[in-house]
Amino acid sequence: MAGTSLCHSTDPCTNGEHSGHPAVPSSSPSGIGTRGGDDGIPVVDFDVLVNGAADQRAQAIRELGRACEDWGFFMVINHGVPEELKEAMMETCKELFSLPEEQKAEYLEAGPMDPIRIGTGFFSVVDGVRYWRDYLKMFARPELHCPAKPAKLRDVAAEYSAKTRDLLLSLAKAISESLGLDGGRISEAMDLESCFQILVANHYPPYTGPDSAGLGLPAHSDHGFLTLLFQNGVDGLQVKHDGQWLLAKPLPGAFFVIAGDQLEIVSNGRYKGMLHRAVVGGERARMSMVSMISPCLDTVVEPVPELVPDGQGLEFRGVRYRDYMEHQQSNKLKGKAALDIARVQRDNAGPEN
Ligand SMILES: O=C(O)CCC(=O)C(=O)O
Ligand SMILES: [Fe+2]
Repeated sequence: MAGTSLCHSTDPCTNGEHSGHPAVPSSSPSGIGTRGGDDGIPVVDFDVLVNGAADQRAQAIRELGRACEDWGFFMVINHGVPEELKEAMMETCKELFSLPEEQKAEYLEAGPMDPIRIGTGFFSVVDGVRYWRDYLKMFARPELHCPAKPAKLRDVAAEYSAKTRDLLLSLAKAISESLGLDGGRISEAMDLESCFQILVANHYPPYTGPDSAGLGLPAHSDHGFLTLLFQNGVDGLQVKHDGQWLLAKPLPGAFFVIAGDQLEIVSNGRYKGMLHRAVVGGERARMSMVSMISPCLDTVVEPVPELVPDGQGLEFRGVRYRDYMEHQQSNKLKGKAALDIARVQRDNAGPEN
């Protein structure tokens, strides 16, 4: 694993300038769909997953499975979501954050289950650690909820959510296959075709104070199934891998994909919801854009029986997704503590992770 582009530390690391990754070929010359980037973060070539010859696809699926098992995190390239659309989404959300307070007021008091929520408390202290973040959360499915301003947000968000949903649903099929199941099995188990989807825009104001290790978002795993994320060119996403926090640097144009808690539950713990956090971007404002798919709110998510042979070793009980989400969102983000409500407790084993 190369060290230059990663911050290996148990403490939050600051974001300096970096040379970035080499350009990514538009298709994988080796025909291999998934490979390690410079820093070891797995890279999935979506084009190979969808259009590759049978043997290339089979290899890509195997490597996708390893990425999910070893990391719970990977980058996806050749994903087909237009760069202009990503930029339009980022720019429009940036406009929203700079609107006068009174134009956002109605969303500021919203709770976790309200379809539009804006948080402005970017300076807060939790357990002695400062967090800096503005965010906009919008439910995008079953129907799109969107602030009235900026006026173009609705159209841009509608297109962005549709394109990223298609991508995530295709990844869900490949993940299902990587678990040795039919492509549609995970989707069927969680009713993903009529999934619940959330878009989140995060804005971390510049911070150059004495404590340069300021955190933007505390360590957590996502409550949904699968999260797609890109950022505005300012690094800050850190992932916990092999017990260390690594600063994730994207390949140009790539999305990050993060395994969520519902994937951990449905796979009976084989693929874990990945622990991640965000640090602020130093002199530059940092933004990240999240599109997350989840089961329908009323779906009770439980491990698929095929992954629990003879009912032995069941790790999780069924929990209605709405209850899970409400529970996770109503409590202070605290690592993966929320998963404990679904975990089958055993006398001789404490919770892992
Ligand atoms: O800003 C980031 O990179 C992380 C955001 C995130 O983890 C989230 O919104 O759940
Ligand atoms: Fe997250």
